[in-house]
Amino acid sequence: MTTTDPQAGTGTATQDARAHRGPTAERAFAVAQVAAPLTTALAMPALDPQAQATICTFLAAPALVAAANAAGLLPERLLNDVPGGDILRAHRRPFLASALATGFAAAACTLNGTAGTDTLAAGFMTMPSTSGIVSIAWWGTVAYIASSLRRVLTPHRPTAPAGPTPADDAPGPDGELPGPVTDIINRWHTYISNPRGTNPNQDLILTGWGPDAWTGTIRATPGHSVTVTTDTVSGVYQLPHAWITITDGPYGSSKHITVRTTAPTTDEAQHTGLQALWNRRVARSGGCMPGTHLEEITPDPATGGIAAWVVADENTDAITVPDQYRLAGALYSTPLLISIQPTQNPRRAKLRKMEHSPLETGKDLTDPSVLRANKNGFVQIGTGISGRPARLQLFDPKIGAQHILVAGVTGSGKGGILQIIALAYHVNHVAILYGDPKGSSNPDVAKMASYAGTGRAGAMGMLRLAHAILMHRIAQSAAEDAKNFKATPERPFIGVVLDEFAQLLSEKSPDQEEAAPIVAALASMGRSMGMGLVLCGQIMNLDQLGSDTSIRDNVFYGGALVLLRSDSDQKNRVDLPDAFSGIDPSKIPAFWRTGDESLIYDPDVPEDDPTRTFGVGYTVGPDESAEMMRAWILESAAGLYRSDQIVIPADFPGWEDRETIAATPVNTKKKRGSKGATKAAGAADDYDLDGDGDFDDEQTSPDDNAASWAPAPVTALAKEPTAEEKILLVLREYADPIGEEVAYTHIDTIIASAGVARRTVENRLTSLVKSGKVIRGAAGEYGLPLEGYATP
Ligand SMILES: Nc1ncnc2c1ncn2[C@@H]1O[C@H](COP(=O)(O)OP(=O)(O)OP(=O)(O)O)[C@@H](O)[C@H]1O
Repeated sequence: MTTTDPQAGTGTATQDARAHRGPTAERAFAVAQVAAPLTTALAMPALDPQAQATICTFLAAPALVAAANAAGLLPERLLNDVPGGDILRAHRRPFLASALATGFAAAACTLNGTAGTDTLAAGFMTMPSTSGIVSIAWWGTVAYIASSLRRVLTPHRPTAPAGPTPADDAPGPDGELPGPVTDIINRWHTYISNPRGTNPNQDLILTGWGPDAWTGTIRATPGHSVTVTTDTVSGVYQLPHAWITITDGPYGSSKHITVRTTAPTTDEAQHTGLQALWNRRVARSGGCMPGTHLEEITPDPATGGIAAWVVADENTDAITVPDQYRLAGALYSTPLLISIQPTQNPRRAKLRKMEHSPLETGKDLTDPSVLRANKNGFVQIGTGISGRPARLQLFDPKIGAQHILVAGVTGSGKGGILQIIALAYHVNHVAILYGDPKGSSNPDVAKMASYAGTGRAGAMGMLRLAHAILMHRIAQSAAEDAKNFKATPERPFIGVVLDEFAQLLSEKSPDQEEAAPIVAALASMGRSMGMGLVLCGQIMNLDQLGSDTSIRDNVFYGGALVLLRSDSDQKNRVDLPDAFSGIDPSKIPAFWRTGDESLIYDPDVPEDDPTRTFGVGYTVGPDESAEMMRAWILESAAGLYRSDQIVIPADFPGWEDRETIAATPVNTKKKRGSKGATKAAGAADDYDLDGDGDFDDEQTSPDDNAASWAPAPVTALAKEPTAEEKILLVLREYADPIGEEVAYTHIDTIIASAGVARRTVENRLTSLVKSGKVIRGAAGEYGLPLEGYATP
């Protein structure tokens, strides 16, 4: 069946007489509509009364259907589903007219016999007369039916091949189909859907037609799949392959088709080319993203290429992001020029097919103020492919410092990222503690740090100092009953930056026993104490991370991950958010090489020296989506930081003794029977980290921690005294120094000395007198009771 769909039509065809079921069936129906009134008028008088009554009864059914159809009472769904429903829809008016004329003939001839036939057939000759008017009306109706259906009744003449649609082919006011539409429909039927066509019974419902394109729905018989291919359509309509797009339809046995009939502009050619390539190579079953299609294909100024939404088809639940390498191959591109980025919406992902990657040259960091954090502690460490800032959160005003894990193979640019993070700390007045077991990897970071320990021993010393500060802050916050960490100039956020963490944390490191519990404590408790941990290393393997899942999980889940070029297993080592799916950091090549390599080596062609991809990777915070980015290009931070503005953690009373603290090992003896490596969170509890020799639930010998640094007893920071405390202070000031008699002070003096509002002083004095802490003297005078004085 081939038809136009009046509901969905976007073209210019009108509604009537537009159905083009297989021409034979429709023509037969049209002939029946014209013939029915004539045959009834001729045949009825010859029948006996019983036969006439039977025929009249049978005629009631089509009459009812015709009336309901003309009144629009038949549901669209029914018309879509019943065989010939599309013909009924298109023949609404002629079918009703035919039913009326037939019914009238049946009634006239049944009642009047041959006279009735004569009246209808020849009554117009007796004009002027009633029978003449009746006859003219009846013949007029028959003529209207024939005229409405004349296009269906006249045999089809082949039309010119499909091509650009001339403007004067728009449908006529009587609903006639324009030539190209008829041609589309007839060709489909002749070569594709008819029983001897390429795809029998796979009918076309034309939903839109215009001068440049037509659209439709291909419907197979229920339960069967549509198998019409773009190749078939291209051959039948003699149009280039790339102009035809077939995508999944609203249900199993249907597909959408869009066919361009004129050559696309260069941009459009690129877009339709991508669309066609997508459908042919990527969305096909067995392709790397089956059950998807592209929407909103648009030029992408940042890359000179195209961006589009990848959208899941009706029958696809969610988009599964494929291996970028495979996708690049399917789209005849290279991995560096293809980007696919999942979004929070499981049915949509962003696709970029680039002409050039904006990451290839990167962006220079010349002004350190771009690293200033926004009010939520986010800083831009580079730029994504789309031009979007690649961001990291250094600290959160509500929940404290944020941890960061930087992972990548050697030369991937970890050191560069670390330098940018350190500069961001500096710009945002965060104190830096820097440990570099390799020694002098990043001289500028060492210079920005308030404390830098290089070499393995130096880095270990930095961790001990960080641990001491952490312990102090924990004790301080307990004494102050503080809930959230609030940074102040005296008590700043601290960034604890440890490069090449495996040197201290791997199972093979002689320092692991001491370093791992410290890092675990910083990972689990540092956030709320304003201490962010930045760990930088080559792989996120557990054995490289202190064999303690709490380090990896707290650092990653409590903050963010910067994943640079790495081995492909990196992404499996931590449970990355869905936004990260499909990303394979091992597919970031070491060099930019986007052109084709030559098969035969030509010594005369100078080597095209590749440039490195350092700093290219993904930043993923817990709720950000992973877009390929490149860190700022910053070979050296020299000149961008101020040596006179290095922030130190001034709240730490042991700062002057930092070298001694750094040289004093921390007692990290494990709990007896503890299996630190298997504890997922709060692993610091497994160690005697506060150095008091107490494992919370176990008593150990005080000798165990003889050499450890332990926080000094903490006094709460001075707080503004309350009104009551101020009043008592004043009274104490005026009290008898030898305490022999009660010294009374007038309320005016108390108010002036305490600096508290009169009303508050009066209220507080009343309650102080009630509680016996103050005694009332003569009018308006108050004093402190003598020691041993008992209030009533
Ligand atoms: N953001 C950057 N801007 C400019 N140059 C960079 C940047 N990142 C890295 N580089 C260059 O790439 C080189 C290698 O980078 P880097 O030392 O940071 O790699 P790495 O991953 O730390 O390697 P390794 O693990 O061996 O220390 C650097 O010496 C520097 O020249």
